[in-house]
Amino acid sequence: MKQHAYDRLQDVAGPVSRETFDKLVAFETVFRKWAQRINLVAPSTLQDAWERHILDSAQVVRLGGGAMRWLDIGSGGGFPGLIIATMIAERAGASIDLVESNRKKAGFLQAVVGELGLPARIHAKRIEDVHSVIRAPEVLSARALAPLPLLLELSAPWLEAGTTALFHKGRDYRQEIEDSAHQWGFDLVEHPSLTDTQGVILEIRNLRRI
Ligand SMILES: C[S@@+](CC[C@H](N)C(=O)[O-])C[C@H]1O[C@@H](n2cnc3c(N)ncnc32)[C@H](O)[C@@H]1O
Repeated sequence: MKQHAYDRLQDVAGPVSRETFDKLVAFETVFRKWAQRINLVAPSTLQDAWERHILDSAQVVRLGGGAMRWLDIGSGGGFPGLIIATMIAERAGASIDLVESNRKKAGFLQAVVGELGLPARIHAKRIEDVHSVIRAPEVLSARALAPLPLLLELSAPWLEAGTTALFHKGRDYRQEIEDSAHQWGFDLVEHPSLTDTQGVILEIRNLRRI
């Protein structure tokens, strides 16, 4: 079973060391413990958390290439931010900032960072309040945070300055792109999700206000 899970992780995320895999397994254990006490994800998705949340998150790391400075906004129970943190931990000097305004969830994120020794800083604040605090990440991620027009508004201070976005999106993503078009110009690559047949990861660069 464990070998199968390791192989599947590498199918989705590319080459991953055994140590990183073991850390992701440790993350899942801590996550499950906390998820019994506080609402970290929809309870109906808990049973399949490895595929639905951990692997779903892991796939963005490959799309980010060798980026060293990451930012994840609206991190909730750590997806994809803490999974990215776990996977970039072997890159010397790499780090990620996570922004989550819910205090209970931010408390969970901070506890996991301490317990697993992850290269992540937790900001228990609103995204709107950290625009000038978190400077020039190479890649910004967000999953299940907001429809694309609002997501672009929230991330514009970084994206307009050259950060690349990697946004998990579900089946309605084409409508969301259309809804953004009157207000925003951007370069777009649609990457089919490897864990959700109807999902995509939108890679957005060169954001500009129209
Ligand atoms: C639906 S959850 C998704 C969490 C996680 N990204 C995932 O995919 O499981 C959205 C999260 O964003 C946080 N959030 C929403 N608006 C925010 C804001 N303006 N600033 C910071 N966090 C915010 C919420 O507290 C919530 O935890």
